[in-house]
Amino acid sequence: MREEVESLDTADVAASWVSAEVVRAGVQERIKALADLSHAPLFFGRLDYEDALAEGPPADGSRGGAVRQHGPGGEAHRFYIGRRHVHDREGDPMVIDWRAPVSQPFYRATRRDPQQVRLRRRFGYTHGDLTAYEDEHLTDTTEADRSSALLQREIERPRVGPMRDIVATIQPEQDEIVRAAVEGTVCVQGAPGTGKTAVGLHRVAYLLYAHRERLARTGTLVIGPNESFLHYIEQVLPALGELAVRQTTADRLVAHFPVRGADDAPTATLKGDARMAEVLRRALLSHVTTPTEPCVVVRGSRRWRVPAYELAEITEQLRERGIRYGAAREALPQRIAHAVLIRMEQAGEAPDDRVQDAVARNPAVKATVKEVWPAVDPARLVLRLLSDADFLAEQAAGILDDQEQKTLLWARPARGVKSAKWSAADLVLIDEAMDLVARTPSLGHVVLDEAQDLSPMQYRAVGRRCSTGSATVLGDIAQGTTPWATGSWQEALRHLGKPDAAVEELTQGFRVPREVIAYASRLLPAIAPELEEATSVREAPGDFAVRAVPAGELDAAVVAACREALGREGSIGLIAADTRVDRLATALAEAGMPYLDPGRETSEAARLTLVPASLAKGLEYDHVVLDEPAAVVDAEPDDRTGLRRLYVALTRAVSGLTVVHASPLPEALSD
Ligand SMILES: Nc1ncnc2c1ncn2[C@@H]1O[C@H](COP(=O)(O)OP(=O)(O)OP(=O)(O)O)[C@@H](O)[C@H]1O
Repeated sequence: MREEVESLDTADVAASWVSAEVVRAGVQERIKALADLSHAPLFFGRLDYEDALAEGPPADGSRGGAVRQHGPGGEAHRFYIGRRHVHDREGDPMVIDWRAPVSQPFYRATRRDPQQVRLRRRFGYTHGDLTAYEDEHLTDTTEADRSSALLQREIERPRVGPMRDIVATIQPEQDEIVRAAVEGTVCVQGAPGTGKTAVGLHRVAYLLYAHRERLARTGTLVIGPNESFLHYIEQVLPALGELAVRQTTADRLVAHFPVRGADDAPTATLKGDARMAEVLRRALLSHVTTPTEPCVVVRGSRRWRVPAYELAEITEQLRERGIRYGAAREALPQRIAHAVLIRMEQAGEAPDDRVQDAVARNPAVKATVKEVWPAVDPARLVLRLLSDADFLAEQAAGILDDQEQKTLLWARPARGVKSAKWSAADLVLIDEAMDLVARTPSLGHVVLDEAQDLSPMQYRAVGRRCSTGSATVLGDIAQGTTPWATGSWQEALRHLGKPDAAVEELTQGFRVPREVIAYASRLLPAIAPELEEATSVREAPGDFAVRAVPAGELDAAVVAACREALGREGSIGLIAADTRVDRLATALAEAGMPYLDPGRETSEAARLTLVPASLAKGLEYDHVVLDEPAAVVDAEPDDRTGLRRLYVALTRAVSGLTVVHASPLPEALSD
């Protein structure tokens, strides 16, 4: 198919140079999307529908339908399922895209509800060669249910390199989220390793397939916790043929200025509080004044006077309409001009639209607008709130108490927006102020991963980027490691502007071995008492060891544990408190053990990554060596956050975990 696209002659298809370029760019994109994936086989499944299906499976109105009449080998009811749609030279489909409606039963059909599927076949590959298959005769009542050995093999395989797609083994409860309707926002709570990230990425791929035109116009975005994480997941969507999905972090989303300052936890928490939105709104509207002077427009020999009371009425109407500050500011001169035009008509003139535009641009009208509804720079507004105690007191009265106002004020007021030492939380405030002035354009769909860590103001920032679209919100309350981490999804969704979103839960763990998840879950009563322990679908027991060593021997013991782990297959993550990373880096270097930073891709040749605990979220390694849990806990501003950070670190392991400690373990983990 790629060759077919490559051979397309685009020379004469377009009328103009511009449209020819557009067609050419489209063809290039398609060639890239069809690029061969050395490790990804063309198909991974087959469905044989019951004969009755010659009439076609349930009406779906999309591409799946065409295939039924022209199946390979002339069989109308057999479908091979793969990552891409593939057709033969005659244009007859050979492999159906996993996202087509006709592929859905591959993921959802059961013996109880076979969905007209007679046979489901899964194919297994080893290094690209077809080496196994597995059949389920869904309508055969005598056949016993068996768990899939191929699924098991996929889950248990050693991990190296970036995250991979899971199209061949998406589970029914995951598939329901992946294929949920585009109009609705879905929120997924799930314990570590339940596939939230995987589901979110496959959902965008699905939505792009099902609503390609709409989403190509409006755009899609994936938001992750940090750059290492984005690097880890960046190949999943291209592998599924989707190249146009932008990926970013919540911080980068609002990076209107460089971050050069930092807030302590209470200040950042307060700046992230949703009440700040009201303070900002008030502060902005405080610039609107009630006119006291008339507006006098001179045109030729005539003077037209709009009295102050009428200007006040116009201003009040605009205020009440609740439109953006900037939009109202643009509407005001037209409204004043309209008032002038009415007077002209009353005087027997017949002004047209051009006259209204000219009046709106009249210096007297401009001067009135400047006075009554002045232009406001959003960053300057935030700067003033954080620097000017009187202004803040006025705008925050009844919203923030005196102590909170003191917390917000900079010790040393900044001189200008360029030189100000903006913190990450300040930029979110600026983003809010920008939206109050001019509406932020909405995308079609946003996937927000590790959402539990966002502040209410950050949820608002994400929410305005999907205000007319929808979102997939993924997270785990137990992994919230910011002091402002959300306590409830309902609350988070309210701040996001999607209060009616459904909250789904994923409970089957695909990553962490049973013994390790049980150990980590001992922290749950302290960090998220309302959550249940996750299950593990991994059958392999995993290696798990906790080693206590004398203080002077900690570094050496950690290095030894890494060396041991390197004796096995797969990637190794040495996770340590950020404060311990430099020391361990030196110890590894002295031991002659090369290591990578998180975000750099592991490979067979470089399998060890030294991971600061603050960057471990969302990542996974075959074997994790966890250095000094007490230091991980102590690095955080409070105990709960510390224990949550530890929970994240403990749950990165796919097949083995070695905890090495010299200081006592947190109570819940000591026997
Ligand atoms: N249906 C599946 N089949 C095979 N592997 C799966 C499936 N679902 C998830 N996985 C694998 O399980 C691992 C964990 O998935 P993922 O990172 O999406 O979980 P998560 O819930 O986002 O975890 P965390 O909360 O720790 O970030 C990944 O390696 C993923 O590929």
